[in-house]
Amino acid sequence: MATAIASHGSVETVIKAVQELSTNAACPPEKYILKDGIGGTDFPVLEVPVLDFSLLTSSSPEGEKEVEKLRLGFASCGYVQAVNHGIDDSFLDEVHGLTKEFFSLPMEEKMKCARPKDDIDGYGNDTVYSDKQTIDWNDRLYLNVKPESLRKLKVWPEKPTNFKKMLLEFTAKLEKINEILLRTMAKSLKVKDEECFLKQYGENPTVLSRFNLYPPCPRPDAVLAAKAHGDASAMTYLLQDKKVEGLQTLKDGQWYRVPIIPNALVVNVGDQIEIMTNGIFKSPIHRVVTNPHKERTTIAIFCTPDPTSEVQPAEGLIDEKRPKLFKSVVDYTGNYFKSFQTGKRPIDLLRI
Ligand SMILES: O=C(O)CCC(=O)C(=O)O
Ligand SMILES: [Fe+2]
Repeated sequence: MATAIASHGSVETVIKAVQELSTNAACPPEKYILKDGIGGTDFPVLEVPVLDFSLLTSSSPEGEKEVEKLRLGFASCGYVQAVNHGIDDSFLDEVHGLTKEFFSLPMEEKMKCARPKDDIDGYGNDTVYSDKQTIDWNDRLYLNVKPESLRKLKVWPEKPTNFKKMLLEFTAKLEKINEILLRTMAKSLKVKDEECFLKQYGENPTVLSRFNLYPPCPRPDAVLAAKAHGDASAMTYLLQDKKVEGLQTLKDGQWYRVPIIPNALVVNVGDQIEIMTNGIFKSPIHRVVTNPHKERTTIAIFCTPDPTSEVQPAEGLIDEKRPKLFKSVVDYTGNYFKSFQTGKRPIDLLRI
């Protein structure tokens, strides 16, 4: 029987691929079920600003309007949806297609990419840190792409044939978008040094990709596809499934659905931008709900500073009215998973 292995510290568990559970189980095993359920059924749709990316670098009034939209989105809910971002629809269709093809391969083939024990890269599911942990209804393929020294090529898929090429092309395109956004974010906050966030990315920023499969789940009322979390990244780029919704975000104590705009990039601030902006841009708490009938696939790309780089609130965003809110930190991502599993938000540990 194909399985994905998860092990950490004293806990070692063998988890079956959710894809297999989904086809075989009428009821999910206990460890997937949240005792208090997911807190409702009818969640409102969040009004996420739709950003015309092509106008961001223009000094025209239309351009300025978009810059302001970006500021409002990131400061209010932590999200924008970018359209006209310059990545062709046909290429995004290929990204979706190859992702679906990978997850449709026979289990034996996918297991060639299985995540080794105590590693993040590879095909698998939730890492189990404790017996009490509720597990996510999700199979995923994690691949570090940048810097090259962090690539674990052993778990990069040989099939489908174009997968690796697509991954390199997709992440290179997103890196360019990320650079423009980081400059625009500084501009939107009227910081003198528009490179201030980019500089904190350091010499060797990291790019991590995560291909998600969320199979149908018979208990959408009590099983989450991804538990509530804030991203450890600086910035996250998500290509949502074009047909099946699932992403929800918390705003003022209420869960909202993040709507689908086919081929838009859902962009959210991660914890490290919340730190760099001294709390002005919010790293949203979000989660993914399950669907009883339909499978969902998404692709998330996390852009993060060099792990040796010091991340801290930018000088231009600290003053008497707004004192420094966070301590500086090195390798936030490296320490993130440990504190996340204790139930505390890692970013809260850095608050002054
Ligand atoms: O798949 C989604 O909709 C969101 C995924 C996500 O939040 C993540 O991978 O961090
Ligand atoms: Fe996330």
